[in-house]
Amino acid sequence: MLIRLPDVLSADQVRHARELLAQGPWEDGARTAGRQAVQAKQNEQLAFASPQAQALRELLLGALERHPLFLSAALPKKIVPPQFNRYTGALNHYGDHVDNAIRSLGGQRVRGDLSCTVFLAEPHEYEGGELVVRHAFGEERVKLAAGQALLYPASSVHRVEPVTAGARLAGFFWVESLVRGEEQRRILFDLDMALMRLREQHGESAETVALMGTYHNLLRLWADT
Ligand SMILES: O=C(O)CCC(=O)C(=O)O
Ligand SMILES: [Fe+2]
Repeated sequence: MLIRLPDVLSADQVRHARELLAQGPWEDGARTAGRQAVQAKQNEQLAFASPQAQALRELLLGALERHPLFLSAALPKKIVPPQFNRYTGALNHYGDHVDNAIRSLGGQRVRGDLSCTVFLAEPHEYEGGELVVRHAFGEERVKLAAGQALLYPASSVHRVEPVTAGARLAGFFWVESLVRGEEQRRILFDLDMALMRLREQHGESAETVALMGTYHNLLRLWADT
């Protein structure tokens, strides 16, 4: 399931993020790639320990915690600290790869169930740079407005097309979900969205309460806390 998340960051937050990104410091993204991905990865990343990256992480994590669609779709248990990348000049693409299944987070292991890219440059600022995600029915080519994000299964083969002019800036991170299985997550997400619309249209009723109970019972059945 590929989900577009609108309004992850406001226009003001994007402006602030861009100021931080303009300061750098940038380093070769290949430094943090796995064995297969290193051959495909041709981009730059903001130095992980820099104050700029730390401020950006706080900004993004704070926004995600308050984003109902993200919470409903990802059901996050752990979030790998977001990183920030840039594609421009000679380091301008990331070929087909899959993300690592397991990452380390302060001595703990995090299973990557979902991958997320938060676009931080406007589409008109660069040529190319589509995030292309393969799924059962083909490929999805995605280029979103600054402040919007794409959430997709970490198991999918994906790539970033060459940026032939301008610079593409993004934040990216992985999520370990409370619900490991993609099918179960999908059922919960669909139920949650349908319930929300029912409530908007008809208000609360005995039926919406009962369905909410079913939602929580399924979550109880499938969540791994
Ligand atoms: O830049 C992106 O949108 C995705 C980056 C990516 O796939 C990765 O770092 O594994
Ligand atoms: Fe990736």
